[in-house]
Amino acid sequence: MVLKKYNINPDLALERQKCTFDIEEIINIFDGGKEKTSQRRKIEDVVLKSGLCHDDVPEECMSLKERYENAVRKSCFFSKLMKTELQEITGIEDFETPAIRRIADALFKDISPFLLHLGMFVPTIIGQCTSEQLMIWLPKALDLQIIGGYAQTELGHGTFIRGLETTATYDADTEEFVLHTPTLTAHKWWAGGLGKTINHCIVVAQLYTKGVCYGTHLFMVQIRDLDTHMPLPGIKVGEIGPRMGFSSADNGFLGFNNFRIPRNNMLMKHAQVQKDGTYVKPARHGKLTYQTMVFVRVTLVNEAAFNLSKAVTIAVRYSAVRRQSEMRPNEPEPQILDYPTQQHKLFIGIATAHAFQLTANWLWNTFKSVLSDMKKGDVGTLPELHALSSCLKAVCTSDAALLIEQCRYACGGHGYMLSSNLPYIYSFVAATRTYEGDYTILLLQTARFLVKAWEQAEAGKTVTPTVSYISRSLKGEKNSWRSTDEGIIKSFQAVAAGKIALCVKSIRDRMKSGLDYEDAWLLTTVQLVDAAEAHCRSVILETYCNEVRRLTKSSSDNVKIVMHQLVTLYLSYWTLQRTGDLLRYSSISEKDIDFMQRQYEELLQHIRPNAVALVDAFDLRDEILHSSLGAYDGRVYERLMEQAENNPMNAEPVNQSFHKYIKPLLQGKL
Ligand SMILES: CCCCCCCC/C=C\CCCCCCCCCCC/C=C/C(=O)SCCNC(=O)CCNC(=O)[C@H](O)C(C)(C)COP(=O)(O)OP(=O)(O)OC[C@H]1O[C@@H](n2cnc3c(N)ncnc32)[C@H](O)[C@@H]1OP(=O)(O)O
Ligand SMILES: Cc1cc2nc3c(=O)[nH]c(=O)nc-3n(C[C@H](O)[C@H](O)[C@H](O)COP(=O)(O)OP(=O)(O)OC[C@H]3O[C@@H](n4cnc5c(N)ncnc54)[C@H](O)[C@@H]3O)c2cc1C
Repeated sequence: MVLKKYNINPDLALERQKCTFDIEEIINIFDGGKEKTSQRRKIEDVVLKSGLCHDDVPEECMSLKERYENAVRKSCFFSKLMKTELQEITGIEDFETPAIRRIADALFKDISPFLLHLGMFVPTIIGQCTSEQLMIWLPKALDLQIIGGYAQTELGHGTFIRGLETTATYDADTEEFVLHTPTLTAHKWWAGGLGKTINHCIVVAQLYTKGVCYGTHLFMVQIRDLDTHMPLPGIKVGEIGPRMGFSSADNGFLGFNNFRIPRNNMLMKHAQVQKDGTYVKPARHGKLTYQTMVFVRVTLVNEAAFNLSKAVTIAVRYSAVRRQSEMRPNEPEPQILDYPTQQHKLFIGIATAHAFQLTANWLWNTFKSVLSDMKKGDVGTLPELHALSSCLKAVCTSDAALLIEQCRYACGGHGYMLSSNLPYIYSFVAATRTYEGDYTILLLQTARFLVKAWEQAEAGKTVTPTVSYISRSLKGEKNSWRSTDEGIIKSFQAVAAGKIALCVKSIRDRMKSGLDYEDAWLLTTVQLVDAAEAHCRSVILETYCNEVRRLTKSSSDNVKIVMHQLVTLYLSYWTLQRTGDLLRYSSISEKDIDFMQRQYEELLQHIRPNAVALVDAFDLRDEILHSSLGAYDGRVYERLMEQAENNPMNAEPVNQSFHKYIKPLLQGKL
């Protein structure tokens, strides 16, 4: 749809006049500098001017098939644009993924069927191939001569990778692997793009050679003919069916009937099968084939931040425009943003988007540094990265989903309209809580690391920086509550340490009473998930505070003030959410809690005049927001009426069903 131009809604215009800081300064902080902001905007200009974002009919009014076909059309032209005009017109050679990721949302209200190609297929080639394999597949994949996906999950198993049933059996006579789907539950299920779009696929299968199973390994498999796109003989493939979101992502199923691929199609950077079938196991770490999952978990923290920033932009702008009820008899109806309960619903969303974005950037740098260690042969930092990326993916996607839903509640009935875009944003983020490792499962992975760290610290060994609070706790350091940033972070670390200690005790007590380790662990898993979540909270709080301090060092005073107000709001919010834990594991008193409550409520008032400016500082263009409620001009009612009038249901005054059914019913002739 072409966005109509309206004058700015007067309420929104007034809100912008109240702003106390330079919006551009905050935009630059989040982009990583002025240069990066201007580069991103150039990319956005090119894509928006290309006409690619235009749909004749709103996406939500298309059939599933039309939506898929429309998404393929746009993905192909977008790919062409990325390879040609974007580079030529902007002169930017090194396309920063965040900028491409952001503007992709102007094209796709739902998901591109090519997402997995960029998000998992290409990263797996880069992370899992030998240099020879890289030379064969990477240029083709980057040039989109082949389009791929990542098929790991099966109908019967997603979480438990070791339980996957698809087999890849080496045949030394022909130097081939035979891929086979032995049961119904062994069918690959869910892979994005697999249903109709891709012609290649990374397949995760149990490797058998010389009669021995060596566990899951990765294989490059061509599944469709490059010319006709027909499934190759021995391949059964299709779309899995309508789902809550991801409507145009053509998630698919895949089965193999003794399908043969060359030996060289096993991705052999870490483990190899030699021509005679001899297996050479990975030299350094047993879980290096899980690396793409770690990469995606890291990027999903960024997804949580980005999608939350979209939702909260929509809800704050809407709340500045919407007037409802009365505060005092006979007074004009206030903007709903003036209600403290509305501010309580929304300002935490702004602060959380900041916290997650800065944590995502920090995690990305940690990921890059671990990769560089691994290139030098050092895998020592991988367990901490796995523990961090697991809990941050779990907690950030889960919090973001809850807060996005809260943004929808904050928009009342209109938030329920698909044209608000809030239902789409929610269904996308809700899926991120499950895929790439379910919430509970990932927190249990982190818990495993925390229990080990506890044991190491107990044995007097040094532990990694993110868990150094465990050593302090074991030395008997008692937490004394202070309502400063550092004080609150220390108290949250004390909560995490206290919970880990209880888990360790619980496991040991259960073992003393005769249970084996597995059962003792299993019976403690509710507490272990809780402890991992507490650890994660302390990591986010600390990272957010440190990063704001670092990044605003040379900022203007007004930017420092408003950024720090959000940090304090975030710390106060979580203190009030976790009073039970803090009363148990820190010295916080009832008086301290009263103080924090008052401080929180005062902060809502302080932030109120800057609320619209703060969401403007996410710099999200209307074409990216796709929202009748959240456009920059705030012309909510005009847009709602516009989209109602454009609804294909209103193209004819009387629907044919009247003549077919209602009229006969009215006349007693049905
Ligand atoms: C081109 C035009 C248009 C495009 C337009 C788009 C533009 C986009 C632009 C850019 C793209 C940017 C990307 C955006 C976002 C990407 C979205 C991608 C969408 C993704 C869709 C979904 C995909 C999937 O879901 S794939 C399937 C994922 N599956 C899982 O995650 C399964 C979860 N399960 C597990 O991970 C494991 O089974 C397990 C960890 C739970 C258990 O594993 P197991 O082998 O049993 O191990 P265990 O015994 O428990 O532990 C043994 C030791 O191993 C350690 N360990 C486990 N995992 C790891 C690891 N990953 N790394 C390191 N170490 C690990 C574990 O801690 C144990 O260690 P210990 O020392 O022995 O304790
Ligand atoms: C939109 C979407 C896109 C996807 N895209 C892809 C893709 O491109 N490629 C791909 O390979 N996969 C993909 N997936 C699959 C996804 O990775 C899995 O669904 C996910 O890992 C969860 O696994 P599962 O479905 O087997 O859930 P299950 O493991 O069956 O989980 C069900 C419940 O059981 C609990 N549970 C399971 N095991 C344990 C345990 N050990 N302890 C305690 N609780 C447990 C879980 O916490 C959960 O509550 C996608 C999924 C979705 C929803």
